[in-house]
Amino acid sequence: MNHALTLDDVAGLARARLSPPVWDFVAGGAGDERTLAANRDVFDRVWLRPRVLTGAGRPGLGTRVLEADWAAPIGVAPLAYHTMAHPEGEAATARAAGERGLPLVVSTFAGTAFEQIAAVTAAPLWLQVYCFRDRATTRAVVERAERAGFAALVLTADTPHLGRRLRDVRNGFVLPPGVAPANLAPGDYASPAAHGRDELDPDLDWSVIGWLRSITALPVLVKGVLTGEDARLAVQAGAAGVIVSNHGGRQLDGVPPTLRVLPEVVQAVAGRGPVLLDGGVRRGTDVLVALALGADAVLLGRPVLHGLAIGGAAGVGRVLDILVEELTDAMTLTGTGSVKDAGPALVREQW
Ligand SMILES: Cc1cc2nc3c(=O)[nH]c(=O)nc-3n(C[C@H](O)[C@H](O)[C@H](O)COP(=O)(O)O)c2cc1C
Ligand SMILES: CCCCCCC(=O)C(=O)O
Repeated sequence: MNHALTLDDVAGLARARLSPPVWDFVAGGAGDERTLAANRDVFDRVWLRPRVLTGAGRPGLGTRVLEADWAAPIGVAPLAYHTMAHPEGEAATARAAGERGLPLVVSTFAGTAFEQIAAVTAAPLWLQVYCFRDRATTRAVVERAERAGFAALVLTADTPHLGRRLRDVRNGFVLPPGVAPANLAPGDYASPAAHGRDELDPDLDWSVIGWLRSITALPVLVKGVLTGEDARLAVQAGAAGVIVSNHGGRQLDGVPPTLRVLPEVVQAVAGRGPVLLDGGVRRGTDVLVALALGADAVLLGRPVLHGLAIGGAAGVGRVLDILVEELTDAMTLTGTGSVKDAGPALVREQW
């Protein structure tokens, strides 16, 4: 595993470990996967403008998000069913993230009980919320996470139902035996697409933020924001922050790559809460570019499941270490002393 030097190396090793339908479920996107590809391509169109002789020395990667310390501006994105990639599931991920002082956003569809996850990490845990037609189910999940010590909620707003993921349709994808949501009542979860269609609430509007705030004391962030207009509405509705995300290209194919829309969201939020970004982050330089364009931090998706597949907690640790080392390298070599020092002058679109 230690010969994996990049997150792409880890992905290559993971592919050999996962069954083809599970690999496709993790790797795939919606439709023609244009948005999925664009999330990556956009990072390759940006160049860094390094400053020399700045005296910045070894950079400080630490940052604060919602009054909590993060060892680096990197967290784990919500990903359903870590148990698909490794039997220890989210507990292994939480251990690896916690040992590195990095936060984890736990999916409503986690394969591991919230209490078990909370028992193995002191780093911040946030709950990703899918709002069901049956609000009592959503409320029970939120209350359980709050009791377990979670620090924030992340409402996923881009999923009135699951996107058309053609790989899964072609594979007739169903969850592997033994994989099920550990924090929801027993039920038929075998087909994520069918469950999403039948159970997720397609009629949500901005009042859901107020409703969530009425049932919990936790701050609520909105994930899946891709326009300045919606960022403004999120803050007006009481959101504590937003996550610029197209769900890793898994919802509507043809929406823009997240890095492209980050500046308009940052401008709209105007410092009224943290702005995080996910989608296609695979290099330390990607993290630095996102910070330069105004993100407070990034979330990492698929590579975490790749790490789990190749070595459980040690594999996730390897993934996080690679990204942190690469970010350290990028900050050192651009003369960026701290996360707050990364600004727009650091980047330029393709010359
Ligand atoms: C297998 C898989 C499961 C996911 N499950 C969830 C989920 O339960 N809730 C959610 O809000 N987003 C989910 N996402 C989307 C991620 O949170 C994130 O937006 C995306 O993976 C980031 O892109 P990246 O994978 O390119 O880093 C999932 C993504 C993948 C690949
Ligand atoms: C009804 C939802 C099942 C799990 C969906 C996980 C997810 O968000 C994804 O992108 O896949």
